[in-house]
Amino acid sequence: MTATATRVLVLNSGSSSVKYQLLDMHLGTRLAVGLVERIGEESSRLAHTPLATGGAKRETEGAIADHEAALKAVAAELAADGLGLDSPELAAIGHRVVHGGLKFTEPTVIDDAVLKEIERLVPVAPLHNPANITGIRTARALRPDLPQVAVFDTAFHTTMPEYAARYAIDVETADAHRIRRYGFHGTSHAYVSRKTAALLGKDPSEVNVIVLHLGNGASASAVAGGRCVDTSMGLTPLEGLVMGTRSGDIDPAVTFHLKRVAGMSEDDVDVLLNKKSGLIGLCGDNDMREIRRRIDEGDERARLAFDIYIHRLKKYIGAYSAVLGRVDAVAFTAGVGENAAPVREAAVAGLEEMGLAVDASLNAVRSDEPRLISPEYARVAVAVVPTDEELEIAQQTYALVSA
Ligand SMILES: Nc1ncnc2c1ncn2[C@@H]1O[C@H](COP(=O)(O)OP(=O)(O)O)[C@@H](O)[C@H]1O
Ligand SMILES: CC(=O)OP(=O)(O)O
Ligand SMILES: [Mg+2]
Repeated sequence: MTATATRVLVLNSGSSSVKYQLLDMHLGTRLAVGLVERIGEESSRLAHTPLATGGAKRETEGAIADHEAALKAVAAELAADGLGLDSPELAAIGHRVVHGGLKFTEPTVIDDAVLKEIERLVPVAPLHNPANITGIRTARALRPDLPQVAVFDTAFHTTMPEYAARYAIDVETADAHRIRRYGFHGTSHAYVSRKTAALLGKDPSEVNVIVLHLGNGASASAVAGGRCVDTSMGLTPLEGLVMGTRSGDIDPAVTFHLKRVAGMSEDDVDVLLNKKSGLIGLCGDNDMREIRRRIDEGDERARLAFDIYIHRLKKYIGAYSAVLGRVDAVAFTAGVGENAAPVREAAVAGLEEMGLAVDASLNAVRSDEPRLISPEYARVAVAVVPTDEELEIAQQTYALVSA
């Protein structure tokens, strides 16, 4: 790394999308941000905003076949603004990696051995690790000389006590196959719990926070004094809350039943629970905006899907209140949590006895800033705290390579 290399490119590769940001860590500014959506479909879309030049957002539509093609398109967009990957100012590329197993508890410079371990974990993050791996390989091919850093979704959850991380199954079997609860979205849970403490004017060590990360994937976490003590996702990102396309918690016997009685294969069940369940399985839509629109038109299936989503969310708020004993704040984040006021209102409705309430006019405010939405009198703060996984990844990446 040269002394002038102060920029970090962050790639957050999801199953069908890539979010990215180019940041200058010395100046503390974002130079470019963007998103590639619907990778693998005819209607892929790339939206790129070159903040450094003050240029307008550029949108390109048209098929982008896979993550490799997506990253090459991103590199071309950056190059068009003189921010290409060949820049000597680039210090590192930071990658979100979803599953790090037990081995990776810290941001890690990626070498062949690290990449191999991330590949070994594909079966326990089948929607995510393959996309992360393609992102790493493509970025490496474009800039083989640059440090590539992995920041793991699982890292923040490694502080969970053994009684929260273990499933109540035979210990030898569990240990032989490394079956335990790992938890995901950790970068977001860490960032949001810290920001929530700051919003309350407290140090993270002083507060207990329930973080509700509600995106397409969704998870809850209980954070006590800055450390994660429980989270809703488990061995894989399938456990826990109702998600866009994933079932969340389910009786595991449903899977045997589907195989024995419904004649489904292992892969059929996998696809059913990961891609055809959750909101999309319940009502045919996984976008909360569309679901709310349908509810407003009196659509019963959309209503039921919403109610199931909220019921599960409430159960986790209750469970984590019990786990924490004292709750200082409940923080909503990610696409749904930051934008869907009806979800926030419904999740907290009826929990006044637990000190939880939402002020309707505060809840209706739209803003990119962290904010409280609970009334003055409420014992527990309810907050909307926009997540920024990319910023957190950039900071961790830069800290590692500039150390
Ligand atoms: N204005 C909005 N109102 C309600 N829901 C929204 C809004 N904007 C985005 N969402 C929800 O956020 C989801 C995407 O969240 P995001 O955190 O970006 O997910 P991911 O990182 O898993 O792709 C969308 O599927 C949609 O349900
Ligand atoms: C782990 C996970 O579910 O991630 P995402 O929400 O990006 O799908
Ligand atoms: Mg996400």
